[in-house]
Amino acid sequence: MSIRLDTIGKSFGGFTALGDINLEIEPGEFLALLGPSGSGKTTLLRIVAGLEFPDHGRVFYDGEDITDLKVADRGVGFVFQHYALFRHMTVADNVAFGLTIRKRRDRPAKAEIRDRVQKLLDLVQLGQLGNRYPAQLSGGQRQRVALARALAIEPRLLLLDEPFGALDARVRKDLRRWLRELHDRMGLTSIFVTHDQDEALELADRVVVMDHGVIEQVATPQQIYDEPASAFVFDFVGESNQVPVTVDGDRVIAFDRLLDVPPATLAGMGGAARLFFRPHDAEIVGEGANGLAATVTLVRPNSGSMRVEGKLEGSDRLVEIDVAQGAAPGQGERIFVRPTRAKLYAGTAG
Ligand SMILES: Nc1ncnc2c1ncn2[C@@H]1O[C@H](COP(=O)(O)OP(=O)(O)OP(=O)(O)O)[C@@H](O)[C@H]1O
Repeated sequence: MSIRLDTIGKSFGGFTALGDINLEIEPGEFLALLGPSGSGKTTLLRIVAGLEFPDHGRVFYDGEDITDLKVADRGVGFVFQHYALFRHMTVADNVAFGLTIRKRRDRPAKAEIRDRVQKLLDLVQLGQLGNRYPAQLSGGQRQRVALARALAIEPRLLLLDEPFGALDARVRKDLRRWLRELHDRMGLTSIFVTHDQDEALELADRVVVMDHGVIEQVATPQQIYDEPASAFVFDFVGESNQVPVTVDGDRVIAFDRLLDVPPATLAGMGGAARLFFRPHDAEIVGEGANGLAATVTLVRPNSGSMRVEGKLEGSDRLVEIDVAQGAAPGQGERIFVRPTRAKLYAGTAG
């Protein structure tokens, strides 16, 4: 199923939760909505589901305008953190629910429902717990039941709001991988909300980065990481250093020192700007070269290399870079850091 959102807006009281959102989702895509708390991710997902209605704009499923269609008529599976299980029903009955309420004509036979429920429970590793009630499960187990329940109706569109939020890191990773496989195998189109960037970058075909109710960037995980469209995205996704600079022609000045940056970084920039670079996109250069001067405050191992933290001269800012093991400077040493790959964004920090 393909989805198209056309200038979707939503306010609560005087507060704009979503600006004009335009977004197209391809059939079979696994899309992540990523952003800080309050950025509008859940509101957008609820509008796609039909649990919330936009003030303006339209929602299309496979080219058909379904904006005014109620959630029950949309045939989507969803797992929302606060969408509770039915407390008076067993786990198996919860999973079967979407099938048992179907009209007789469309309803599978009892034995088939039982079979399908058992398969789904096995899939979410709760095969033995079908007879329990939700109150007798852990939060993580409940979340998996919710996932099984969403999948029981064999939806073409699966919507997930922080589906693994309640799980511990290990289970969360396993379930993630499993969900991705399931998505591919079942030919689903899936949208999930997360504020966990690792989850978004690992799982999704494309990531939508949101802030303050607007989309900052829509791109593949690789593009989001390597080509952040804005300072916000650079800062929010992955580790980064941020240095206020002044650009004067082809010269970049940081804290009264000239700084060499890769020439492509400059691209028409002038005046006050913010320079961003990742810790692994920098090198230590000699004093004669144009680097950022810093005093090393900490050196520690960091997955195969050494992480060097330094305080920038003329500022309280820290800079973090990764260097090869054996090449790390000592604590208290004065070093000069030059980015090998960087991005400049106009203006000063807000
Ligand atoms: N029913 C509502 N009434 C009033 N304000 C709301 C309502 N629902 C959402 N909001 C506000 O809209 C903004 C966006 O909320 P939303 O839940 O979409 O954000 P989010 O990105 O999903 O955040 P989180 O990661 O914390 O869940 C927030 O400021 C929130 O307080």
